[in-house]
Amino acid sequence: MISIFKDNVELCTALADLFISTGTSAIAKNGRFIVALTGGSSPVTLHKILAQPEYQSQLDWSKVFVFWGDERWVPLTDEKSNAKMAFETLLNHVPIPKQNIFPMWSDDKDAKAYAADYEQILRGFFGEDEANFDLLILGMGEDGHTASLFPHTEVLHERTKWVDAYYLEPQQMYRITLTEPFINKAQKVAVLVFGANKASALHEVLEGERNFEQYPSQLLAPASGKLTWMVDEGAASKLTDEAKASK
Ligand SMILES: O=C1O[C@H](COP(=O)(O)O)[C@@H](O)[C@H](O)[C@H]1O
Repeated sequence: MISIFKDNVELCTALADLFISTGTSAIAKNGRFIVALTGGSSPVTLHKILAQPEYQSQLDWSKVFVFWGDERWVPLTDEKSNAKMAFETLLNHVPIPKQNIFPMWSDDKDAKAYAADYEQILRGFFGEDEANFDLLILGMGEDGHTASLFPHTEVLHERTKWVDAYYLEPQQMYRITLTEPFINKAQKVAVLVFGANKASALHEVLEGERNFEQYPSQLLAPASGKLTWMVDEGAASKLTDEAKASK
């Protein structure tokens, strides 16, 4: 399903509403809301909306558990850290217990070793064959990557691990990421895409020929969950009317 919004604020307001409604239902049903955040610059507005008193007061944050879809392997104090951004824009402003937050970072392990640890943490939360996150928020880069599933990387073919880490040569850094099989077990996946700079990639991902090596976001296809592309008019500008109408 594709939902198109006038601009980033309208889009992030709708996603904040989805966050609150999904969280409220999950807490009523299971006693907890398990969510994965995305990184990059796209979620900043979403986080700031959720941190506003009228939004944050709608959720029992003691029952919210926060994970990430991916991370740049840098300390939590580094400006490039997805978790640092989330703490500064959201998590430091809401009454969530620190033990409910699971950044993808360890001060004393390397990325590969911590990927295995992170997978064990997730296995503690989710049964082997059951659906996972109540809500998994993802972004998409201009090159069509999502999470840290970058074009032409080995991790695109990972079938067994839930979490993996690898050295991303062009960025000269390790990346840690949820893998495609695990991502596609989420109950709800919302992909947040805004800006005309992403219009070509979005068109290729949604309407181009199948080529996930080039456009890894084509791998997004939850087995039984719901996938919603939440995009602004700029990002949607190269989509056909048919694609725009897809529900
Ligand atoms: O490096 C990353 O980039 C993507 C897209 O980021 P954006 O700045 O274009 O929003 C993001 O989804 C991912 O989490 C992040 O690690």
